[in-house]
Amino acid sequence: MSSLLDTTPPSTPGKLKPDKSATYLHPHHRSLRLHSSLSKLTFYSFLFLILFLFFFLLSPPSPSPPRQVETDPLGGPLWEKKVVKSARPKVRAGLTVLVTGAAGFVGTHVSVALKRRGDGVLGLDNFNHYYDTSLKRARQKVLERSGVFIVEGDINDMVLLKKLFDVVLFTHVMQLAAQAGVRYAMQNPKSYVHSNIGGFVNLLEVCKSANPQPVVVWASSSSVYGLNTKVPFSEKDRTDQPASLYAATKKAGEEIAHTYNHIYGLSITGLRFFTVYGPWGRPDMAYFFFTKDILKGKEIGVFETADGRSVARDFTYIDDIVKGCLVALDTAKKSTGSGGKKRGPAQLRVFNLGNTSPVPVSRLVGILERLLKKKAKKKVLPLPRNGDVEFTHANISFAQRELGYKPTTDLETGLKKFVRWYLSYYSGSKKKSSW
Ligand SMILES: O=C(O)[C@H]1O[C@H](OP(=O)(O)OP(=O)(O)OC[C@H]2O[C@@H](n3ccc(=O)[nH]c3=O)[C@H](O)[C@@H]2O)[C@H](O)[C@@H](O)[C@H]1O
Repeated sequence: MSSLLDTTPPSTPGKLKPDKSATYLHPHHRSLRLHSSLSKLTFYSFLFLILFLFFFLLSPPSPSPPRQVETDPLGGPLWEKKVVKSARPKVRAGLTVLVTGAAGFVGTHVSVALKRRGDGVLGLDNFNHYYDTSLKRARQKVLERSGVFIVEGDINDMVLLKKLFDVVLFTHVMQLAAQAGVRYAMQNPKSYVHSNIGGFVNLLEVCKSANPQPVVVWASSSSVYGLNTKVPFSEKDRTDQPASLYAATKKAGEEIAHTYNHIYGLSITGLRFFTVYGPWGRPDMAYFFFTKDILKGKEIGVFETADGRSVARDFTYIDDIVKGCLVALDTAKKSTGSGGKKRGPAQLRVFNLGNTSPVPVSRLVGILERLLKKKAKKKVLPLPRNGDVEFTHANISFAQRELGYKPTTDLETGLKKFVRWYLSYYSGSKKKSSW
């Protein structure tokens, strides 16, 4: 007890507490006691200092602004600065575009192309785990190098979307965020409703309330033609027989677009993409995993119809799709409403963006074999009833007339570029695989 008392610091700095018990001690004992007290004081002070240093060194540093940005999706001043910088056009009359799904295949290519010509681009992506997220992160690096910042978030997040529209006056929204893939819809149907319907509605809600309202261009799909047999598929053909839930959600998106255009005066353009392929593509698509499996010597299943024909797709090269997206943004008329109120009729368009030359999947495999210099272990399988359709074929005359859209890359040329990218990307040669 006394030792503790001995080391108690004075209540008034510079003054010692009078110690009554010390008055009756022999001077020798007093000096001994004083000596022992001083060593204890030194010992405890030293211990205190060690403990203080120990905890000081171990404790994490106070959060610096970049860490705050990581942990706060709405971000602080630094986050806002990045958002504004990324979205600012570099040329006069440049567009200010929010690209959703920016870390996706088409999103990355479109964002880079817009940024290159001087438009302002802000990316949004939720980096979901539908396929390898490291590929999405690699695309994000490409975008960062081009000056495009990606906000990590979901189109279902109303608070985040509103915040983005508070910070930036977007003139255009390129809506590419979606749950893709035809066959996966049987495994995870709700994810399609969540993103392609719920997320889309959420985004349109924010767009219609914005003042001024942005133009919206969004990715529909060739799959809306479903069981249609009239070829080539024209925008005027029936789209009420979807063969997959994916197709049904895209078709629903087209009807939802009509509603927002009709009620709120939003200018909306839907683009029906036909089996887009190319460098930095999606690993869930046949051309991509066929390449992987051929190289590994693994068997691939090639689907054929009940009457023994190979299924066919109007494979469309990514650069042609990018051109179509950009020209759709450029030719779109302004929305007529503002702050949720329609002021007049607004533009509503739907275009096929295809290559207009369907290729049987068996031929796709033949081209890959040649490019990879390796024979595929093919297994011909009947087309499963999982959402796939037998063929697609785009009639692009409407897009040609209205947009000047003209695809220029045939499947052989496009696959050559894809294979070159694939080999360099997966060999780890970052230099060659970058843009
Ligand atoms: O245009 C679209 O809107 C869609 O295009 C794409 O769907 P699809 O045209 O079905 O492409 P993809 O899966 O690569 O199959 C290609 C071909 O290989 C056949 N196929 C497929 C798998 C297999 O194991 N074997 C096979 O023969 C298969 O039967 C098919 O004939 C997008 O994924 C989709 O998100 C959507 O954007």
